[in-house]
Amino acid sequence: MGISLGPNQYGKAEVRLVTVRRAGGVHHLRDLTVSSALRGDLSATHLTGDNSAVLATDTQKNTVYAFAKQQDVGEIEDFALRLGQHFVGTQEKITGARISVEEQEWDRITVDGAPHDHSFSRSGGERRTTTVTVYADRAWVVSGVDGLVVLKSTGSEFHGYPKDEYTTLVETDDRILATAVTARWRYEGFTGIDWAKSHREIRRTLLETFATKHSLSLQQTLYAMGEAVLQARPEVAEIRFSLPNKHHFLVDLSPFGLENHNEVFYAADRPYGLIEGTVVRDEAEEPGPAWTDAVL
Ligand SMILES: O=c1[nH]c(=O)c2[nH]c(=O)[nH]c2[nH]1
Repeated sequence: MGISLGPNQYGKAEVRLVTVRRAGGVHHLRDLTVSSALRGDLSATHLTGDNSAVLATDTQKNTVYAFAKQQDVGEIEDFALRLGQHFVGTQEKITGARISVEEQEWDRITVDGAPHDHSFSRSGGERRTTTVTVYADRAWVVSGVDGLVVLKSTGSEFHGYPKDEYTTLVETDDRILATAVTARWRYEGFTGIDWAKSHREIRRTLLETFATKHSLSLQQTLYAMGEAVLQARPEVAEIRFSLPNKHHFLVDLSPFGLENHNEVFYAADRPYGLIEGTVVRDEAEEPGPAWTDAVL
């Protein structure tokens, strides 16, 4: 029976990086979580413990901090590209790198109606994300949002589904629709893209479509959001969603002799429906290792 080493990668996960840039007395804060994963011929360390090709994960972490000092972090996509190209370009045995960056925003605190110079409050749970995969002189960029929580209190129906002996769900032509959007979009190419503008416009498109599309299912809303992004943003080849259906159930007030006209809901946190899907441009380039190549 033969046994051999399969796909593998290694790196430092979730390096917490906060930077403060001072512009006069006004401070600018960035809050990132950076993960690196390096690939290459790493059979020696796995088979014999020979670490001569293993750039320590501690060094990878230090590189993140040193790069943040040496050059303004800038857009997370550019920061990830610089890191990935550095690891692949400087380590002979490392042929690929995957760098993931998550950004948490902080809002300036308002004091007496004016934004404070150096005090912030954390804004919601939403994060901007990117994963950059570098091989030699090529790169693939997949960016996204996590935890973009949205709710509409009407403009959503759900009916026409199969009824079997286990069905209890009541059809509705007016319900709350709520979800926390996790979206990942794959860019065509990695040069000449205005990452900040693209992120801002995609986020706006997602929100506007969620708000305005009359929904017959969360699945239909998912597709509409993806289609709108691909129509508006030529730099995007494909977009994936993971949408938890944050159910809001009407509370039965009849025991109290009260009618509930879509006013009082129980917001359940689990279980939740989980609606996932991809919307893709027909003529899109092959994704390369942007989606694939995961070890686990
Ligand atoms: O938008 C929905 N999609 C479903 O697949 C589903 N299933 C369910 O119970 N409620 C809903 N809502």
